[in-house]
Amino acid sequence: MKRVFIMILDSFGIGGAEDAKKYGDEGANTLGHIAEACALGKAEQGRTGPLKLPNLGKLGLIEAAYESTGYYPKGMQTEGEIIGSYGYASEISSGKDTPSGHWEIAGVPVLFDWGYFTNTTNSFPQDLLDKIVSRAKLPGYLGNCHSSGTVILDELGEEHMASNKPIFYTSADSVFQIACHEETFGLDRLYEVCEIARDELNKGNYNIGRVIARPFVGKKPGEFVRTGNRHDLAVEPPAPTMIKKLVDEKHGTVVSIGKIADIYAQVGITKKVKATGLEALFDASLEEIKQAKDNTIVFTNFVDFDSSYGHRRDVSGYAAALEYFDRRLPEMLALIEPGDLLIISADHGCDPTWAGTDHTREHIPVIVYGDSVPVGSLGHRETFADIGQSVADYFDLSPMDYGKSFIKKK
Ligand SMILES: O=P(O)(O)O[C@H]1O[C@H](CO)[C@@H](O)[C@H]1O
Ligand SMILES: [Mn+2]
Ligand SMILES: [Mn+2]
Repeated sequence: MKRVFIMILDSFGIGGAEDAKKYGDEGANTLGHIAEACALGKAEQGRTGPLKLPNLGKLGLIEAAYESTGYYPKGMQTEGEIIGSYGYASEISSGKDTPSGHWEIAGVPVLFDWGYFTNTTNSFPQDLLDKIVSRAKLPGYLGNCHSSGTVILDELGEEHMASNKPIFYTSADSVFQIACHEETFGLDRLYEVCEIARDELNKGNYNIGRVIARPFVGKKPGEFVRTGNRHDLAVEPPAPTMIKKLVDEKHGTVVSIGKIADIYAQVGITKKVKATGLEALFDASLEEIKQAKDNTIVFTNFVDFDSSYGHRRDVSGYAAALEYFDRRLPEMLALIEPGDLLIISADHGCDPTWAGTDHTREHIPVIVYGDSVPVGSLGHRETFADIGQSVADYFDLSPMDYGKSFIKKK
């Protein structure tokens, strides 16, 4: 039986990217800085003490972090014998965003430049705004700026509810984000506006990676919360990913859990499981692993690390979430059968101690568990695409154009 389980801890970088300076991220290290804050007693909300990740440690995470940066995350050490294969990977895609990271992991790096809305205020071209307003029959719009998605709700949520004008905002990523109240504006209406924005961005050749629907609920500032009905409208990957190849070449099954299907623009996905929050995403992953048959990939994106903690610069929250994932990891390891491959990785960094609220350019951990890989170091992987190439190799698919396989063929 051939089964691969890929668990992406969204934004869980381990520092050390060679090109970090180019992105203003020299020294950024998501794991390293969380561990440091924990060790210094500065991440004590809802948890306490040094960062404890014994199970990820046994798979080799802490050694991977050492190899990535040349130092151990403060207060962390590997306990007992290592049972996994571990390494760290550099990104060759030009962006440090979610689609770039995920597509590169699937063997398709993004070597072209995305379009960005770089102006922090009046961010969107007037012509584009006019077209969206007119086609969607909107009373206008709010925002039109760079912002953190939670801060902007406190600033403009009330005015939005009173006026029915959607909140348009962006970030350092290639995104057009639309926040609307789920009840007063309506979820279907929000999705409809997003479809129109997607279409206008495509027609105008803006080269924008994603339009993101950001529904929220609540009555007033301080009480507004975003819901699990977020929906990303991504463009399609520029070449067949390893998930698409598994479906096309082997009639395989690719199960998306969480945001995965959206990130790959639904291409190469045969089943979608929706789950909101770390616990539900973990539960759904276990359930799908239990049911997985031959030629199956179960692919989960744990978005909360990024959206609830990384972008929010919430160090304690990020640490507690990592510790939660680690505590539950043995349940997943117990489901791994001979021949299976479990891959735990990330798509970029989002150092919660870093300036601003954007992603950080970092190495990602490449943690692999299963008998098709030798226990020990996989070393420096020059591209995230080594993961995609390895998965293609494992399933005997046609090779990807990028990446080197780390699979040990019997
Ligand atoms: O601040 P929020 O809305 O979470 O947005 C973040 O999430 C977006 C998509 O990952 C990023 O572009 C960043 O802007
Ligand atoms: Mn991401
Ligand atoms: Mn993000």
